[in-house]
Amino acid sequence: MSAGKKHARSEGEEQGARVSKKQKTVGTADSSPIDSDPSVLKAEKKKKKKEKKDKSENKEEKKKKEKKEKKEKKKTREEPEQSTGETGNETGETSIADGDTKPEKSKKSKSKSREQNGLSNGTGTAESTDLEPAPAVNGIQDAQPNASNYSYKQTAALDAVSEVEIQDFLKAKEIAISDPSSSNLRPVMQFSHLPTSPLLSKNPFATFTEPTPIQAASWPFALSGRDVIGIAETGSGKTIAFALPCVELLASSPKAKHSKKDKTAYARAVVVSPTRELAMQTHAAMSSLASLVGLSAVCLYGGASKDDQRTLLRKNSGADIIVATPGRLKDFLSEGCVSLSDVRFAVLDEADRMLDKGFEEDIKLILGSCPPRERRQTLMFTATWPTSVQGLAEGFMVNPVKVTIGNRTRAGGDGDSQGNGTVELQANSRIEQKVEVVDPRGKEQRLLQLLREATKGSAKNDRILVFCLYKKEAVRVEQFLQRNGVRVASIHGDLRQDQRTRSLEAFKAGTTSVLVATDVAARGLDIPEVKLVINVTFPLTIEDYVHRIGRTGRAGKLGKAITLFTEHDKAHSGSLINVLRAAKQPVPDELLKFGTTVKKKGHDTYGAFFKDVDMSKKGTKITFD
Ligand SMILES: Nc1ncnc2c1ncn2[C@@H]1O[C@H](COP(=O)(O)OP(=O)(O)OP(=O)(O)O)[C@@H](O)[C@H]1O
Repeated sequence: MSAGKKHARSEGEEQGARVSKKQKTVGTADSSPIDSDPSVLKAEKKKKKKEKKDKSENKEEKKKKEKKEKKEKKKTREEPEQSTGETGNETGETSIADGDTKPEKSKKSKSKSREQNGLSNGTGTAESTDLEPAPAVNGIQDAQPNASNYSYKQTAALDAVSEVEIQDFLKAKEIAISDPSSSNLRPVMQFSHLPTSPLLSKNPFATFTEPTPIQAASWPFALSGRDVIGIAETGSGKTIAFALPCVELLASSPKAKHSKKDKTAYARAVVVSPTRELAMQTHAAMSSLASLVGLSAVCLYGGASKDDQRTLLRKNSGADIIVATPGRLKDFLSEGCVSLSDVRFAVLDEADRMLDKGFEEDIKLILGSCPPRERRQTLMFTATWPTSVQGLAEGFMVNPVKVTIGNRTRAGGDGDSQGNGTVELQANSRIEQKVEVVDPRGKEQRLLQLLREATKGSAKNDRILVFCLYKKEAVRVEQFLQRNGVRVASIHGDLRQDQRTRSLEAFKAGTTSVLVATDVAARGLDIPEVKLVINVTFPLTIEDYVHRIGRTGRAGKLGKAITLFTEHDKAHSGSLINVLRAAKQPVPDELLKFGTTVKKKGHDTYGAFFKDVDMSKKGTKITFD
């Protein structure tokens, strides 16, 4: 949708208000000549009295309704626990839908004023989070003054594929596409199905045989300028899924002109990552693609010299692409060293993490510093998509296409298991998952035993990732392993960035085959040949569990994960059982004893019964005989 359209809609609403005011005035003016006739006057008085009565009755009714809704909302919030797989109730949905509209008004007007003022100043205005009507397929291209020359056109090779083959492919790869614009773009099953371009003429995917399902299904939409939410298992190539459309778009659109005296770095694409290491990794992937067409990418992350990063920004006269962690990016924005006012393409990698409480405000500030969502393309990718962040996500996007890979309708963490497609939690099915219920005091000895068993014979140098929950715990476990003769490195927040980088490099290079980590290493890291993940302490959320174990079994390979589960973790037993069952993994009886109840994750605003409501679905008509 174009910015113009949005304005038209807002103006329409304002106009509506003005019209009713006008009608009131006209009514009074019309009545003056009639006033002189007493019978008419009497009738008029009676009418007015009736109107007054109706009005007060309406008011009363409205009050009653509001009271009832408040009561229902309260009721739903007071019930945080649900047994495994239970769905939210209708009351929950209604109260959420109503609640959704309320805080939006002020946000919407903020967003509007940002548009009217041109681009935001980077002071972090939150974006409007309302849903809007569908834009044209190439929505962003319509709205941009410096439109991209790239336009996605389905190739003849893809046209030639029969519809049956397409449907078989979608089914076999478990691809589900939810597109509010019903544009029916076919998946690009082969790299040769992609339209030719200067970038593709460089053959950047020569080492791969075919696109992964998330790439195949999301590329046509992302290349068409659509906002995309991509949900696919860990290690399934999501980085390239957003990197290719980003580079294609920038390579074919002109840079905006700025004064030579202006030393600000104007990025044209921004990718936000939750951890420094992931930002560096994503930067490397994007950079190698971008450099093929003469584009530059800079990585901004905390714990490293700001001056060096500033120099890099200046050297590249604006860096076409910035890959960053939120904190450092915010710093540069507030200094005025970086501007996102030219951004055409914004990506939230590990999107659910970026939208959860810890990062929500940063993301509002960062996306609020970009052009409004109608004038940029916004993509969100992740392996886990809890309902609690879905509403917020869509508020940053325009009519997003949701591409989901995997059969996610069976069971999960905070979704339901009614087969209605709303469950978004799925572990990589090529990972063998084992859960051992142990005495908390015996965890370290058991870890040592497991490591010895896993590194026998030819597996001597196999890479093993050991996850702890706390930084101090990671230090303790590392020292314990060292004392017992294990070559080990560690990565956690109490280490300096250069130590973190050194540990990761040593692990990647194979100089140390065991890496003890906290959840800073849980998401996104693509370390080749991690054979085993051991969870010494269960993470804070079931999503983190899925990401942690996802460090193995990447890019089609097999992997193994062993989790030491204790009574202290019993709050997670239900959601863990669901994840195990969904991936057809054994559920030990000792784990079942902790119960199958899944504690629903509450939404900050809507409480525990928050539920994603599919706005495109028609309501069920109930008839009474
Ligand atoms: N089409 C492809 N064929 C084979 N391998 C691929 C393909 N695309 C990407 N890969 C490789 O797959 C690996 C995993 O990719 P990537 O890191 O993007 O996964 P991801 O889905 O982002 O994982 P996570 O959810 O853990 O962040 C990388 O080594 C990448 O080079």
